[in-house]
Amino acid sequence: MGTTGNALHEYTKKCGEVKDDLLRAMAKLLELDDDDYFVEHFGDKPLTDVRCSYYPVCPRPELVFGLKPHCDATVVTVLLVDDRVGGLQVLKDGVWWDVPIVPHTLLVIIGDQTEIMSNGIFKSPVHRVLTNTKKERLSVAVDYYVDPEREIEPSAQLVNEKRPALYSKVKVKDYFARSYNAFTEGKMVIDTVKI
Ligand SMILES: O=C(O)CCC(=O)C(=O)O
Ligand SMILES: [Fe+2]
Repeated sequence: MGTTGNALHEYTKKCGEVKDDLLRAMAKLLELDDDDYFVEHFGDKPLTDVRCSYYPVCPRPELVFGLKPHCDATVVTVLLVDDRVGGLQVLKDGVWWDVPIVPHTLLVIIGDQTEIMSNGIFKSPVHRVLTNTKKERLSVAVDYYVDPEREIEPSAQLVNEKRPALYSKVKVKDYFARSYNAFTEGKMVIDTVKI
C-alpha cells in the first residue's frame, strides 16, 4: 500500500472505533440488554467502503444536484465534510435543512441498517448535496455495512404489541441489490422492507 493507502487504512480504523463507541451508546439509549448489539451484528465479514467525492463548480445549481436525494444503505456513514463549502442538506418534515459546517468534526449519518435493527427508532435521513457556483467541494464518506451474507431485522427487544415490527427480515446482500435500482429510480430502498 502506498502512503495514501496507509493513511486511508489508519483513518478507517480510527473511524471504526468512533462508530463502535457510538453504536454502543445507541444500544444503551435503547436499553438493549447487550450494549454490543449493533457492534456484534456486523458479523465476521462486515463491509467497509470509502467514497471520496469531488463536487466541481457548477454554473447552474438549480438544474443539477451534486448528489440526488437518497438514504445511505449503511449501518452508519462517517462523513468528513469540506469545511469551506456547505451543500449537504437533510429532509425533515418535508423541508430541506442545511447541515451546518463544523470544522474538524466528523458527521455521522444513521443508515438504513440501523433504522431496520432499531425498528424505526433511529431514522435514516433522506439527504442530498447541492452544487455551488463558486466553490468546488470535497467529502470523504466511510460506509459501514453488516456482512452481506447476514440477515438483519428489528431487534426482538424493540418489538412488542404496542410497536410491532415495522420492517421485514432481509438479507443484506439482497438489500444492496435493490439499492442501486432504487437510487437510479429516485426511490427509497427502505420502503421495500416496510411492513
Ligand atoms: O458529500 C457529502 O457531504 C455527502 C455524501 C453522501 O451523502 C454519500 O456519499 O452518501
Ligand atoms: Fe449519503
